[in-house]
This record gives sequence, structure tokens and C-alpha cells, in this order.
Amino acid sequence: MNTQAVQPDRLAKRIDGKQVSSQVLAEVSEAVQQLQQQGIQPGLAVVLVGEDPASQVYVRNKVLRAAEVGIRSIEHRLPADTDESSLLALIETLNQDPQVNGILVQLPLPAAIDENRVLEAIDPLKDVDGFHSQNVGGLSQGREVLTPCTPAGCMRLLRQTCGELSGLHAVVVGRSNIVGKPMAALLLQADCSVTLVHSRSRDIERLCRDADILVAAVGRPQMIKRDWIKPGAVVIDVGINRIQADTGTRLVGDVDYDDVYDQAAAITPVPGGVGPMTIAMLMQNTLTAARMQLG
Ligand SMILES: Nc1nc2c(c(=O)[nH]1)N[C@@H](CN(C=O)c1ccc(C(=O)N[C@@H](CCC(=O)O)C(=O)O)cc1)CN2
Repeated sequence: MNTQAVQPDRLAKRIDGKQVSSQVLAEVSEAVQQLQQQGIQPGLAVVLVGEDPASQVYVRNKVLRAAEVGIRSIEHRLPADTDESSLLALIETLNQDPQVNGILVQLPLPAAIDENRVLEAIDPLKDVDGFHSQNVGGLSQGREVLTPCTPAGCMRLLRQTCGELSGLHAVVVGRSNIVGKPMAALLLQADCSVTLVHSRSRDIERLCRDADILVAAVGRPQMIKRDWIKPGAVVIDVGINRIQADTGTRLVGDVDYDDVYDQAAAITPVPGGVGPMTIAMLMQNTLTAARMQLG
């Protein structure tokens, strides 16, 4: 029996998230052009509270990508001391605005604001992050709903790398609401056998070694080593961790890329793997939201 997760001839070992994200953006751009011919231009509202440097970069890139694919974006930058009720009032205005098809509130929010209350205030049909409980519930029931961007991006990379996913054993490391839990739900929907492991799991290494597909989303730099990986597994690294290096700082994932490289059939790098997919899938979700609102 071939125990390899995927047929090797389908694979380029390094999974190029930049290249796949460009494909997604090109597809979205073409679909947006078609909508424009019917007089419809999708609109995305991007809300940033505070001055977190990384969030500022992500928001800038979201606005840039939107312009590239023909989505009109409206940026709302609020000071770090914005109170919750002002933010909720802005969201209500955006919910009512017919020009706005998607609403994105960049996370994390300042500690004084209740993140959950804010996310629940977004109209589920405009919830392009897929974080509203109605969309979370819909995803777990296998309904067609707006799906969190990072897990959706991982699925696109996996489908393009492995082809058919049905029957494969997928292990997701990390149980966050943004990545781990929706990732497990999407893999289940693709007919994988899914194991979700977390900080309290016993013998994580053994569980990981049984994975045909390993998705790492724990936020611990280079935690996953070569002997955690089954030969021929496909490894998707969601971690983005800044560590000290000889020449300043550098980004690494949750997987020790150099250590794991020879063991895996295919692996995403950090940077240039999952990260670029997150923003591409946001554009895809904005297009989907605009279509859903057409009825
Ligand atoms: N409302 C949301 N907030 C946050 C999300 C999200 O999906 N929705 N995800 C992250 C941040 N994020 C997008 O918002 C994001 C993170 C990383 C990247 C990316 O392209 N990373 C690059 C490296 C970038 C760098 O050099 O720092 C890569 O991995 O190649 C894009 C988007 C938290 N907040």
C-alpha cells in the first residue's frame, strides 16, 4: 500500500503561496470585471483601531489588493482609545450601507474592547472574515457560508498540492477560533479524518507523526521538528513568528522548515506560504459576499 499522502508527481516540494495567491487574485479580478459589466462594484470596509504596526501593514496590503482586483475599499482608521459603543455604531452604519458588501475589523482590537461583541455586531452576510457565530455554526454544519480567510487559503493550497483529500488523516495543531477550529471543520468537510491537538493533548508528537496532512497553527516558533513528521506528509505552516537572528530579526513558522524539508512531500515556507493566501481569500470572500447580497 502506498502510505504517502499524495502522489509525488503532483508536487513541487516548496508550496508557493505567493504564486497561488496571485492565481486567486486573477480569478477574483476576472469575476469582478464581469460584475462591473452589470453595473455592480463590490465594496469592502476595512476597520483598524489603534496603531499596531503589523496590523497597519496588513490593512495597507488589504486595501492595495482590493484596488488591484477592482474592489472598492473604504478604510476606517480609529484611535486606540476608541470606545466600544463608537465602534459598534460604525459597524451598524456599515451594515446599513448598500455600497458596502464586506466588513473587516482588523484583529487584535485594543484590550478595552470586547472583540466578540464587535464581531457579533457585523451582519453575517457582510462578515468577510467568517468570524460571526452564525457563519461559524454554518461552517460546522457544512453549509455554504463565508469562511475564515486563513483556513480557506490553507484548503486552496492543499487542494492544489494533493488533489483529492478524501480519506487522508489531517492533524491540526492549535485550537484558535480564527484558524485551528475552522481549519478542522473545513478538513472534515473535505472528508479527511481530522485530529485537533492542542496544549493539553497527550503525546502530541505521536499524533503528528500519524498525519498525512499536518497544519501547524500554535504560534510557537519552529516547534515542529523532523521526527514529528511522517515521511511523505504535506505540511502547512500557519505560524508567523518574529525571532532574533544574527542580522536583526526574521520571520519563522511553527515548523522548523529546514529540519522538516527532506521528510515532507511538500511544505509551505514562512514567509511566502499561507500569509499571502489570507489576503487573497479575503478578496474572494468579498466577491462571494457581493454575490450573496444580489440574492
Ligand atoms: N480580521 C482579521 N484579523 C487578523 C487576521 C484575519 O484573517 N482577519 N489574520 C491575521 C493577520 N493577517 C491578516 O489580517 C495577515 C497575516 C499575515 C499575512 C502575510 O502575508 N504574511 C507574510 C509575512 C508578512 C510580514 O513580512 O510580516 C507571509 O507570511 O508571507 C497577511 C495577513 C491576524 N489578524
